[in-house]
Amino acid sequence: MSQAPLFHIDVQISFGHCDAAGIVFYPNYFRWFDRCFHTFLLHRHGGHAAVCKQTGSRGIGLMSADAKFRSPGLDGDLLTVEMGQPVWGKRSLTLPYRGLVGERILIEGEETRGIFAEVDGRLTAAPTDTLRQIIEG
Ligand SMILES: CC(C)(COP(=O)(O)OP(=O)(O)OC[C@H]1O[C@@H](n2cnc3c(N)ncnc32)[C@H](O)[C@@H]1OP(=O)(O)O)[C@@H](O)C(=O)NCCC(=O)NCCSC(=O)c1ccc(O)cc1
Repeated sequence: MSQAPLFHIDVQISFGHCDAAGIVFYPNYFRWFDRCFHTFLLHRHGGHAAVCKQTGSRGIGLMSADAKFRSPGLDGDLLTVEMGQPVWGKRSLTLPYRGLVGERILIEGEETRGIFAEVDGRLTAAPTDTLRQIIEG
């Protein structure tokens, strides 16, 4: 993430987040990316439901999720999940994420999302212009 993060959340890692080897079970990181995005919408833009109403969509849904695991997360670690500036496509947006404990990078990843709308009974990705205006102000 080259620029300053757009938003962040803190997660207290505990025993129940970890696998038999005592390190964070990887799907939890995707949950925390998602939580970071939804908390951003809640704190800055009235929440996911309000944004869906404004964009005429059923959800700001997921088209792709990816991660590189750099260092293990452990019970007791205080994880900061940072979300960077979106990279805008015509009908998609890609959000970069980073998870750190202090200076130690645990994970780097990204989500590609779309504005899911139903057209003629089929789910499609709608243009991102309205969401971009909402997020960039
Ligand atoms: C998303 C779709 C409706 C898009 O269909 P289409 O309208 O035909 O899209 P297109 O293929 O034309 O692509 C549109 C754009 O998206 C981009 N795109 C489409 N698919 C992908 C993938 N897989 N990766 C990256 N980018 C993609 C594509 O490159 C286009 O980009 P632009 O250049 O910005 O225009 C369809 O692919 C689909 O139904 N996919 C399945 C979606 C799904 O099941 N997701 C998981 C469930 S949602 C979910 O889990 C969730 C989690 C967390 C949340 O907070 C919300 C929801």
